[in-house]
Amino acid sequence: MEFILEDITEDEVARRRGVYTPLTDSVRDLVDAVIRTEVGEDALADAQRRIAEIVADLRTEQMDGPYGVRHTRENTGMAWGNAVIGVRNALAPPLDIEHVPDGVRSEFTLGAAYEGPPGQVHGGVCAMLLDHLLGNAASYSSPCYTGTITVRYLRPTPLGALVAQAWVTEQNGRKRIARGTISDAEGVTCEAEGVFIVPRSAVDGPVVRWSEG
Ligand SMILES: CC(C)(COP(=O)(O)OP(=O)(O)OC[C@H]1O[C@@H](n2cnc3c(N)ncnc32)[C@H](O)[C@@H]1OP(=O)(O)O)[C@@H](O)C(=O)NCCC(=O)NCCSC(=O)Cc1ccccc1
Repeated sequence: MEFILEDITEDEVARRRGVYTPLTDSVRDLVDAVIRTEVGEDALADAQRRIAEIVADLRTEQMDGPYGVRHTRENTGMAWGNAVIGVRNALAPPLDIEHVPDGVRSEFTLGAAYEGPPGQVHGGVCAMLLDHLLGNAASYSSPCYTGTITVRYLRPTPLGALVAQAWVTEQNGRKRIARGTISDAEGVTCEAEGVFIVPRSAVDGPVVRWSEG
């Protein structure tokens, strides 16, 4: 697990977050608009041309690989490419994760981009979000990897407003057991249990606040 130290102040983190968040939000909005648009083919071709121009502009200066997992000297996490919480990742819902007394919790909304069965959340998306939440709960003192996760789908998860929570039930050396749920207004739709392991290489890793992406 290689974390990158981004040697910047907390004010600079906030400033960059303020710059990237609206851009990512617009791209996320674009994804939803493309799924749901009913404009004519000429308008679609024109939109494609304009989007390709924007992509070409952004590609004029790119980092070599992925964003990586960065942190500041104050141990603020900057997992900004992360698939679940990434500030710069329009594929991320994104989840804003709150630390609560017994674990972590997040309220979020999933729209058309996360559909599997009609009007319902894709099962793999539920598994991904639970994996992240459980992993976040388990990484309270050192960063963990998922070893094994089991998801039980109790009933379909509707697209829309949802809440997820996760907590640790056991700890033994480098191994933690975490559980969690996703719920809609009617109650729990799916639940997960996983084994999370602090890899030997990360035992001395940074204790970072990753919740804000
Ligand atoms: C690190 C590890 C999982 C384990 O390696 P090592 O450290 O060498 O393990 P070692 O052999 O020393 O055993 C120690 C103890 O652990 C047990 N145990 C071992 N393996 C498993 C198992 N699979 N399942 C269950 N248990 C297992 C083993 O029996 C032993 O138990 P014992 O002490 O006898 O009771 C390695 O296989 C790996 O890198 N896998 C890929 C992980 C990966 O890519 N995950 C996805 C990315 S993370 C993500 O996306 C989510 C996220 C988001 C946010 C935050 C956090 C997470």
